Amino acid sequence: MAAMAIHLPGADVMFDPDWLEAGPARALFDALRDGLPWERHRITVYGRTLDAPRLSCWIGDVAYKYSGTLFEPHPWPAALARVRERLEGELHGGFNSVLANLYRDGGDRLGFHRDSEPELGPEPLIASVSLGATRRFRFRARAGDGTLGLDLTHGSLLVMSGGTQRNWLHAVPPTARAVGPRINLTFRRVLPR
Ligand SMILES: O=C(O)CCC(=O)C(=O)O
Ligand SMILES: [Fe+2]
Repeated sequence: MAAMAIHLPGADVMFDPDWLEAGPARALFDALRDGLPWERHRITVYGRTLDAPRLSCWIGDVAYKYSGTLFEPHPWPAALARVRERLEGELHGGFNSVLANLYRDGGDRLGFHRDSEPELGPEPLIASVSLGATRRFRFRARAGDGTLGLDLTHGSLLVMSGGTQRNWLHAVPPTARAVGPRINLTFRRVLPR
């Protein structure tokens, strides 16, 4: 299947289910699962500081403030530097950071949010690569009652740009289905403060 536009008003979203072939995607999943220094980030949601219900690792050239916590970046592993180069060539944008998330099972999740930190600029280009178990990604309009679900499969690429973060929230809800681990990589460009 080829890349397709996902039609959401006020958003710019592209999905390519076959961005990475299954074998290389599996090798990348294994290398990251075993090689990244996974951490349980502390996040602040509605004024309460909690352990995030997933593991994460912030990699990049610059520090980044996310959900009230400042993250010092880890260096780029070779495998991720190669993915970054390919994305930059195909999407004509620069990425200096990637947030890796590990959803260990169906209980691990990410609540509705926007990637709208000022350091990302007004219309950020965010490239999201998914590896491992398929999880359902949900969009919800900030105004009105629009929603959309999208299954993010092994090796897929989701690209959000334009007004997507301004007009839509997104989440990875928990699932009661028995699912294996999933890794998601969101490549971003963090501007200097
Ligand atoms: O896991 C995903 O697909 C989404 C990750 C995400 O939205 C984020 O890291 O901000
Ligand atoms: Fe996000």
